[in-house]
Amino acid sequence: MAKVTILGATGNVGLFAAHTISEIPYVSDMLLVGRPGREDFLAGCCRDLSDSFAARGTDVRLSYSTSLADARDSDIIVCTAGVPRKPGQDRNDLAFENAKIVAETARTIGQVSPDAILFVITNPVDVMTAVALKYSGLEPRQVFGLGTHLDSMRLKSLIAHYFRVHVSEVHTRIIGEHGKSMVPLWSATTIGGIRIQNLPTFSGLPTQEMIETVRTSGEAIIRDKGATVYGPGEAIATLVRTILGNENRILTVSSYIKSEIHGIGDVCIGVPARINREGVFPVAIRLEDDEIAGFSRSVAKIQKITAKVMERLEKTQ
Ligand SMILES: NC(=O)C1=CN([C@@H]2O[C@H](COP(=O)(O)OP(=O)(O)OC[C@H]3O[C@@H](n4cnc5c(N)ncnc54)[C@H](O)[C@@H]3O)[C@@H](O)[C@H]2O)C=CC1
Ligand SMILES: O=C([O-])CC(=O)C(=O)O
Repeated sequence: MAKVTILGATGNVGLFAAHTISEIPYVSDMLLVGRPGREDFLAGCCRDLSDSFAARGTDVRLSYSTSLADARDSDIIVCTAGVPRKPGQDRNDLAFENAKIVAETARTIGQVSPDAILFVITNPVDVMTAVALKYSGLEPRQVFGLGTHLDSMRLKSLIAHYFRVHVSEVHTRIIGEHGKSMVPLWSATTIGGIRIQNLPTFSGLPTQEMIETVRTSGEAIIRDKGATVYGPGEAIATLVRTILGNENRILTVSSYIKSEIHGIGDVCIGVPARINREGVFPVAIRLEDDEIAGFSRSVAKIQKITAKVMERLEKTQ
C-alpha cells in the first residue's frame, strides 16, 4: 500500500487530483499539502473528500499539513504548486515564477523523501521537470512531468470521434513540448491496430485542424471557465495508477532523455516512457524525417528556456 502526497492541494488541479487518486486501490494514505495560512481550507477539503470516500466506500487515510517535512516516506509526490496562466498568457510566461517555487520544493523533497517518485504538473511542465530533477538531487527515473500525456489523450479523443470508434481503438502520441512546439506522431498512430496511413479515410483527416485544437485546448478552457481541471486530474490518476500498479505501460511524459531519440537529448521533454514502480524509463524510438525535425525544434526551444531559467535561479540561490 502506498502514501501519495499532493503539493498545491488547495488549488484547482491538486484538489481534483486528490479525488481521482483516492479511487486507486493501492493508495492507503494521502497527504494534502498547502501553504501556511490555509489550514482551515485544507481541513474543509479533508472533510469534504472524506464524505466522498464514505459515500463511495473508499478506505484511504487522509490528512493535511502546511509543512513539506510531513511528505516523508511518500511513494509518490504530485507537485501542482505554482501559479496557473491567465487568459492571453503562454505557459512559458510562468517559467521563472514557478521555477522558484519548484526548486525550493524539490530541494526539500529530495531531503525528506529521497525514495519517492516526484511527479511534476506545474507549468511550463518540461522546464519545471528539469528544475525538479536538478534541485531534488533524485535520479532521472524518479522525476517526471505530465508532459504531453494529456495532449496525446486530447488527440486520441478527436481521432476516435472523427472515425466514430471507441477511444480504446486509437493509439497515438504527441511528443516534445507541452506547448506550441508539440509534435504529433502520425507514424505511431493506429486505429484497431492498423497504421492510420493505411486507412483510406486518413487522407480526409483534418490533421492540421486537429493538432491546432490540441495546441490551444488548455488556453480555450482557461478562457471559458478559468482553469483546466478534469482532464489533468484524470491524467494524473492514470500515471499514479500506472506506477503503483507496476503496470509497465508506455505513456508519453516529460522525462530526462540523454540521446535516446535519434541522438537528440540532454533535456526534460515529452517522450514515450515505460512506467512502473521503479519510475520512468524513456523508450528509444525511430521517427519519420518531419517528426525528427519538429522534435529537434521543440527540444532546442525547451533547452533554451530551461538554461535561462537555471541561470536566473542560480543567481537567486
Ligand atoms: N501539466 C499540465 O498538463 C497542467 C499543468 N497545470 C499547472 O498546474 C499548476 C496549478 O494549476 P491550478 O491548480 O489551476 O492553480 P491554482 O491557482 O488553483 O492552484 C495553485 C496551487 O499552488 C499553490 N501555490 C501558489 N504559489 C505557491 C507558492 N509560492 N508556494 C507554494 N505553493 C504555492 C497554491 O496555494 C495552490 O494550492 C499551474 O502551474 C498550472 O499551469 C494545470 C493543468 C494541467
Ligand atoms: O493550459 C494550461 O495552462 C493548463 C495545461 O497545461 C493544460 O490543460 O494543458
